[in-house]
Parts: sequence; structure tokens; C-alpha cells
Amino acid sequence: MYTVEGLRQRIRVARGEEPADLVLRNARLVNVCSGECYPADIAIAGGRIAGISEPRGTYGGQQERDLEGRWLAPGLMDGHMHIESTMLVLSEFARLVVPRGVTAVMLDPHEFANVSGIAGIRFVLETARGLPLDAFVLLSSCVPASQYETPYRPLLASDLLPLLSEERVLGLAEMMNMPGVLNGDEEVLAKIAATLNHGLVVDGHAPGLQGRDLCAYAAAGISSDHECTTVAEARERLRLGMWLMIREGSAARNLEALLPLIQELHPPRAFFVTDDRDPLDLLERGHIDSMVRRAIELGLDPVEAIRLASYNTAQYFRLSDRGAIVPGALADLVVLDDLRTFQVESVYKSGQLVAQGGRLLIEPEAGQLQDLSNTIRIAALREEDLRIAGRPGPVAVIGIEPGQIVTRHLQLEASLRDGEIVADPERDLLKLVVIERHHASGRIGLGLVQGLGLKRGALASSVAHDAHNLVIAGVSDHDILKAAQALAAMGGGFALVVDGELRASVPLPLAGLVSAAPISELVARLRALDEAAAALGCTLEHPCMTLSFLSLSVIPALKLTDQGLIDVERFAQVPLQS
Ligand code: HPA
Ligand SMILES: [Mn+2]
Repeated sequence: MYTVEGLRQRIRVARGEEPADLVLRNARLVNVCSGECYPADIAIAGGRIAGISEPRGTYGGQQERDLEGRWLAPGLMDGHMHIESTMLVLSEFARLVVPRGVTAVMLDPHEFANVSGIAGIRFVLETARGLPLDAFVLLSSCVPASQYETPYRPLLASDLLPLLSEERVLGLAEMMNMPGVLNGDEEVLAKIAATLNHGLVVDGHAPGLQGRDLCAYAAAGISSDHECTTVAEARERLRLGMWLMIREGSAARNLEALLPLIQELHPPRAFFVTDDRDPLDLLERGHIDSMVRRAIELGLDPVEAIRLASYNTAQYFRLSDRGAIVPGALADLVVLDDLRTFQVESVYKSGQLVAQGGRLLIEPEAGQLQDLSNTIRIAALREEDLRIAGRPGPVAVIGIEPGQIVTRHLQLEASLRDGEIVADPERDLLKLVVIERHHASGRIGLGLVQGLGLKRGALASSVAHDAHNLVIAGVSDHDILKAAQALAAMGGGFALVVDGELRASVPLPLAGLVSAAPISELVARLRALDEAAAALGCTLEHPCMTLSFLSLSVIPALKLTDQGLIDVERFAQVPLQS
């Protein structure tokens, strides 16, 4: 909020007519606007940068700090992420990433929106207050992701319209419904038009789109894409004036493949995003800081790497008062012991020292956690509800691709017992079920999956993109049922059941997606579950992450939802045996 008084103070401080609140002396300023690094003093007033002078210059301040020649960079920003993938509430997320230099994130809360509708989006807006980082929201554009998934309730343009005026809302989130755009779907275009009329941005999600369809997608006002996996795709989008979001998530990792294009074109319309980082990855690899570090390791100029994680992101979202160390900008600053390895010594948010030596110095407000618990509502189920009648011959099987969210569409010989299709652990064929959990309808999708490796028991998750019904893979119907009941009792999360007993679990009681627990506790339980699953033959490093994407009906090739088996390439529901 600008005031006459605030502007007047900044002018007088910049002219040296009154002391700054804080002067950072003897810095090596990383200037993302000019592309240079040079010695400077920085005068800060009212949380913003007032003036910049030669080192040991004439600015004086109420507080002064000699940075002793350390580098000073703008605060880092993540231009597209889902807080739900971290399984943390925003206050715990901030505790982890602010000491790494992150001062702003742009969130798409579509997981919360699928489970709790508008209340889910408002939950994120509420818990974004009082944090030492700025959490912005882009409104979830595709709830449900497709007509083949059943969320708590669909979100219409009329639902989103009131939120477009919220201060922290920057636009419409990833428009996954490409057919809806190209076919001129009324609801889809109404959401886009309302967003553009508010002067806000519309994020894209256009894997594989090209040529005239990509032109049409861009002509509809969609201005970015984070789904590029090749230089050719990225180049085509840059040529059309779209902004290139370079993604490095826990599963989808595109930085290394796309960096040669950045080194060739140095495009101003590109910036870093993580999309989905799980808590283990956040702890072990880091956040956007790890992308800056990796890009520099791969040969990118450090100033350009930092610009891709700060200034460019701010420019895309039309946030002209952040992303660079220039007069008038927010004093969101990162002090670095080393530029090339991006070793953070301390972090300032709006001119306040908020982190030093890897620790947060202020206690983030947890925010009132609106009641997003008790969101698992399933009907009373019996083992006979899980039975699959079958006959000898081929059956459709979802083939897991380790480390990917895409799957293969397999046709394998069915294993039968008494006229029923059953799991066959010797062939790594498990039964896969998706149980509708929003309205206790009793609807169940039934299928088979290969690639988990589990030889006994059942693994269950209430994180099941995007509608987040319960997805469970298991050897016996008894354990599958017990695992569903265990999830309901926890209010959601992950559960591993063997011989009817709960062997390991990770409670995620907020919407069945997130926990308010500290990351250390969450990571300990995730690791214990991974180890217990490995002891039962599981071959994937993080099986629950993989399990959670087996129901996503917009990512190829074969997926299972509460409505049944979905051939994503044909975009049609298909039988197990044709
Ligand atoms: N991550 C999480 N949710 C999603 C994605 C994704 O990549 N695509 C569609 N929904
Ligand atoms: Mn999702």
C-alpha cells in the first residue's frame, strides 16, 4: 500500500536528508537489471529500497550492517507450485524455505480445491497471512481435471469470480483443459475472460500442444507453460510470446533439458518453477535455490540464474515492485557467502532480518487452520464390492514408469480364480481400486497395476490426483479394505496394511493432503513407510508419490478413477477386458 508519507520518507532517505531504517554496507550487489555485480551500500526505509551508493558511502541509518563484501541478491520466487505436494502447511513450509532465500511463491491450490472447493482455496489464502514470505494464489481453473474424475464439487466461473479481487490473487492457474479451450467451452472461456478483464494472468498447461492449436491456446490469452520437456517445445512457445516456466519438481525434472535454450537465447520470458516437490526432496535437495545452484553448475551465468528465479518471475506476474535491488522495490534480499554455490548467509523480508545461518529468526503465525479435517466420507464397504468378474484372456493393466507420472497401457494375461480376476504378486500384478470419498456414494473404480513390486499387503493413499478419492493397490481384498478403513480413521494420508494390521502410516488430516506437523516428523514417518514397503518387495523409492498419480485422468496413458479405467490417449473410459 503506497502512502504520501511513505513516499516522502523514501525520497528524503534517498537524498540523504534523513537516516535510513537500515543501511547494508559493503555489499557486492547482484544487479539482475543490468546483469552486473559491483560493490555498493543499500539504504532501506519503510521495508523498501530507498537508495544505492558506492560502498562505504554517505548513507546513514538507525541500524547499519557491514556485509564485509558478501553478495547481495534479490529474494527468490517460485512461479508455480502446489503447497499440497509438500504435505506441509504454509508456516512449516516457510520455516524450511525462507532460510534458503525464498521470499515469494505463487500457489495453485487445486488439490485443496478438489477436496474442499472454495473453502480449500480460502484456507490457503488465510494461512498465507503473517508469514515471512509472500504467498500468492492463482485460482484453480480445472476442478475437476476432467469429466472422468469426481471431486467434492466442480468449480465454476461464478465460484471463482469473487476471488479475482482478492489482493493476493494474481490470476488463473494452469489451464489443463486444452480441449475445452480449443473447442470454445463456455465455462472455460468465461474463467479466462473474467481473469483477463481483471488485468491478471492465465497460466497454461499444454504438454504436446503445437502449431495452430498452440497459437489458438495463446490467442485465448493463456501466457505460459510449465510442461515443456524439449528445447523444440520451449522454443515454439517463446516464439509465440508465451512465458517459459522451467520446471524442476520431484518427479518432473526439465531444467537440464531446457538449459541449452536459455544459454542460446537468454530469453527474458523464462523463469524457474518447482510445481510439485515432496517433503523428502525439499529437505534433501532444497527448493528454488536448488534450481539456481544447479543451473550455475550446468554453466549458466550466476546473475542470469538468479534473474530466472526472481526478476523474470515478478515481471510475468506484473509485480513491478519486487525481483530486483533497485530504489522503490521491496527490500526482499538474500545475503550470500558464495555466489556460485548460492550459499545463503541471511535473508531479509521487507527490510527485516528473518533468517540467518539456515534458521528462521521469527515464528511464523500458523494461521487459523479452518476445519479441513474429517474430509473422508466413504460408504461401508465389503470384500465382495472389490470383486472383478473376468474370463481367460488379456486384461488392461496400468504399467508404472518409475520416477514418472505418465503410465503405460499394458494388455497382459489375466490371473483368474473362481471366475474372478485376482492379483498375482509373482507377476507383480496388484489389484488397484479407487474409492469415492467425498460423498460416501460407494462408487469404486477397479483395475490392475504393474510396477509397485509389493508381494503382500496393501498400500493406500488419500492423495490421488486430482479428485483425491482413495487409491489403493494390494494383493488381497481384505488388506485393501482394511487400508481404506485406516485412511478414513486418520482423516487421510498414507497407510500400509499387511494381514489386516496397520504396518506403517503417514497421517495427513488436513483435507487428507497435508499435516500441520513439523517436517522432521512428517519425513520420519514417510521414510518409515517407504522402508516398510521396501521390506514387502516394493521396488519404488517413494511408492506413495507414484500411487498418488495413478488416478490423474489428464496424464497419459492409462489411469483409474472412481468412475473406472480411463484411456487418456483416447480420452475415453475403457473396460478391463474388451
Ligand atoms: N501435478 C499435480 N497435479 C496435477 C498435475 C501435476 O503435474 N497435472 C495435473 N494435475
Ligand atoms: Mn494435482
